[in-house]
Amino acid sequence: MNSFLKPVNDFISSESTREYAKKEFNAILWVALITITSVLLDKVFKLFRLWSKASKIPGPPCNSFFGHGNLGSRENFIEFEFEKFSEVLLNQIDWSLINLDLLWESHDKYGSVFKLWLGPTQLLVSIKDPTLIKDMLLKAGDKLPCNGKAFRLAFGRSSLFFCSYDQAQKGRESLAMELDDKLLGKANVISRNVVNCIMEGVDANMSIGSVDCKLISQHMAFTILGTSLFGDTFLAWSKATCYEELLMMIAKEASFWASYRFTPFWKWGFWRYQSLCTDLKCLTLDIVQQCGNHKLSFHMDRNSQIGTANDKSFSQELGGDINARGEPCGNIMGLMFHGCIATTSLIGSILERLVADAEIQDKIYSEIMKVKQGSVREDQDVEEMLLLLATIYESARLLPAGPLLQRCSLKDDLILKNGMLIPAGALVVVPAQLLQMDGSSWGGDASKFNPYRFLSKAVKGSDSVHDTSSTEEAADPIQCSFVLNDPNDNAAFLPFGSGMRACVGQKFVIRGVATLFASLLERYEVRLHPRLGNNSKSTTGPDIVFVRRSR
Ligand code: HEM
Repeated sequence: MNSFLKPVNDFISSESTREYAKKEFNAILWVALITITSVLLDKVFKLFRLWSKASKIPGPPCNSFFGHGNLGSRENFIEFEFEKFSEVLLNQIDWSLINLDLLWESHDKYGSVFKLWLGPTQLLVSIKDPTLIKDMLLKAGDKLPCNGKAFRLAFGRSSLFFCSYDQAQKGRESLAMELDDKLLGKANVISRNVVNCIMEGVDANMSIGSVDCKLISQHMAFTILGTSLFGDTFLAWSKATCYEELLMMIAKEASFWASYRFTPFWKWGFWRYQSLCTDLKCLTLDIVQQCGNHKLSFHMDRNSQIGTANDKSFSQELGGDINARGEPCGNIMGLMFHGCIATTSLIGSILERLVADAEIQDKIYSEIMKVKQGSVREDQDVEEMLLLLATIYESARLLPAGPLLQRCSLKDDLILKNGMLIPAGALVVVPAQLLQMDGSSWGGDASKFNPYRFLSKAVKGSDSVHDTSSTEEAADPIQCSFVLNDPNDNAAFLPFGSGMRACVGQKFVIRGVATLFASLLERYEVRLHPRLGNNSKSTTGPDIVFVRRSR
């Protein structure tokens, strides 16, 4: 054995072998050193490029290496959308508006585009000019994934909302196709069954007395969304109430847990929150399976190969194939969350404005009755209810949800219409909420509720159409008929975003909510609870009553 190992030992201990090993080791060290140096140089080069490109954008001078801490932390800015959506339910102190105001004030000082350094490598660019905003939203298709921490913690990875355009494209197209089918297929995007189910809920609530505006809006939104994604199976699903409660509990806590810089694994509360999220996932899988089986039994033969993508239940498709990279059902939970919270907010906003403006409510009722008279169908012909649609647009314009739109171009620099260059990777934000109340885009009554701003008057016997933003002028419906303006014609109308990542649900939600309100107002008058009057200081929105109309 020893005689066999001897030549090997001699070889290892020989001078030339040691020399060779030393050289090899040195070579490896050199390669490592060169690689690290080139990576570092590349980073430094990119940093200088970012600094030099950003230097042409106006903005406050940055004295600190860590950026403009005094104008709000990075988290404050990037969690806006989520924070604000949750706030709508929580009704917390509106601290984010303080930052928004600062942002707005900075625009007054530095012009329609200005920059802020959130850190040495993190650049924020804010745009206020509506034309430049439209242009930017058409060109910048990405969203920074790091901004969706709250979404990710709650629902896992998803290929919608906080990701690059390439990742979101397939999911967006599939969702848009499905919603377009619903829009084209029927006069009403939400079925009679859904409306009846919601009305039964309202009836049941009225037998108790007044209802909380936020709670009733939430339930309406949840039912519309659930039935749109899972079909009418959702109405018979025994766990629907539990699902709604879980979703809202998660909405309340999500931004809190996401606000930790390091995920707080050491906190018991975090694990309790995670178990809520797991329960939500299990319930989502349950309803996806139920609606899948339902669809399969009615529309396709489970054993046949014919039923491919087109025949698949929409929720199965979104939750499964498209989301193969992510968490099962991540997209569906994200959609339920976003859709429910935003739609709750819109419905709540419409209800609050209707109780505050009895005259508009009466006019909408007359309009509904006028349209109904000529129609033998049980469905609501909402396309003809122009004042109702204008009221929805106007409520969306004044909606406090989603005050900040955010975009990014991850690969290429953005060149705006005015020639200004925004470097790739910069977080571009639009203070949409303030823009929607800005007098220069909406006139002197920008902060007031005036649905007529979305209607033009077509004078009988002539082809001319003219603006009716003055309520008094518009109050005479006998002399003229109205034409509904496309709200997106005004570049400052951004409740659903715009451009490459605009809300996929916009048309659907407007038609759905219009159908719901047409049925609701046909049967009920919505009033503020008499005991509370106009001085209601309820923390969850005013208490309202639905008073049945006598026919
Ligand atoms: C009143 C209700 C709603 C409001 C106010 C609203 C608003 C928004 C906003 C502001 C955005 C970001 C747009 C942008 O960055 O340009 C968005 C994105 C989105 N919305 Fe909505 N939304 C509503 C309801 C819905 C509904 C009902 C659905 C679907 C059923 C939906 C699906 C989506 C999707 C999929 C995205 C993200 C698209 C992407 O990541 O590319 N939304 N929504």
